[in-house]
Amino acid sequence: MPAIEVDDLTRSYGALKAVAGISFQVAEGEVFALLGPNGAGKTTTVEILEGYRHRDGGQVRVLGFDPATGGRAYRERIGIVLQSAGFEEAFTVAELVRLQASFYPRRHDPDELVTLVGLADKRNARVKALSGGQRRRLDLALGLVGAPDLLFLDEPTTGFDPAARHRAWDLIARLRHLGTTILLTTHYIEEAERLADRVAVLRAGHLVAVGSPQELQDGCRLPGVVTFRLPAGTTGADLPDLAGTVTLDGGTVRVETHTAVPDVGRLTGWARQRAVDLPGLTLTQPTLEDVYLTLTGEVDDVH
Ligand SMILES: Nc1ncnc2c1ncn2[C@@H]1O[C@H](COP(=O)(O)OP(=O)(O)OP(=O)(O)O)[C@@H](O)[C@H]1O
Repeated sequence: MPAIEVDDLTRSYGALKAVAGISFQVAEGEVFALLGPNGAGKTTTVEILEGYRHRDGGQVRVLGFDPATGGRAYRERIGIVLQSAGFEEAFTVAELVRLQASFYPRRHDPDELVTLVGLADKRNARVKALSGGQRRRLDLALGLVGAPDLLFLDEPTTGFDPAARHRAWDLIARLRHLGTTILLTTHYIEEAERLADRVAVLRAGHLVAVGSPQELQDGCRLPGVVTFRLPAGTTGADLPDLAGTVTLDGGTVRVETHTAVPDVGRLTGWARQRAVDLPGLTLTQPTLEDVYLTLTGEVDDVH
């Protein structure tokens, strides 16, 4: 049974179709990232799955429950890490995690969890004295303390410094190895690329792509880009015929091509024949970020 099954989900606010009929499944143990620009419908979708927002239409099953009616039995099985949980500022870190643990029949050891998220030295600090990044780590501990089968992670590393972000990524990777299913929303494409087995891209309430990061990159129709400097003693007119589009900027040649390997082969063959080098030769394939920006219509041409 998939951990999450969404079939033709819709939700409107007045005339605005915030979620316009989306379908996807998340397997047990999978890390699934929901990406999309501001206002694409991510929060609406996630809150419907969490049971905090009603839907207008479609079927939703999460861990076998309908989140709209699953009640406490459902909530005990999920963990939620919000962007800014409004928790009690006067508690210490350890007190708050222990308090949260007391709401769950199954739980991780609160003290171990505080250490796991890297807050051991802040165990006895009051929540109000934490930095933004430390608060986010506390949010993560609070989301995990009920030993959830499914964890909702909403922008888990927003506001983290680079080292803290890498620690959080390691932690999320460890949770994945322990078999926790994770639904992640993020604005960091690199985060999705590193952590997610599959990525879904939402645009104006529609799913425009679902697949592994590699599948999305392979399936995109964006060109690769070959660049090098013109070898001494040659001009653009000397270059061999290529399938890609060639532009010259000063002495730098740029080839946008959907058939990078044959074009690079022709270029290196040509250079060998003339006994010249292709200085600074690079081949850049579209990144997941390029694919994302194209899918969401945020750029016309990313190269
Ligand atoms: N309670 C609400 N009432 C009216 N409109 C809403 C409400 N909540 C969301 N919307 C609208 O629905 C659309 C989707 O919003 P949603 O919060 O789901 O997007 P999002 O993808 O999570 O965006 P962000 O990345 O900015 O968090 C937006 O146009 C938003 O303005």
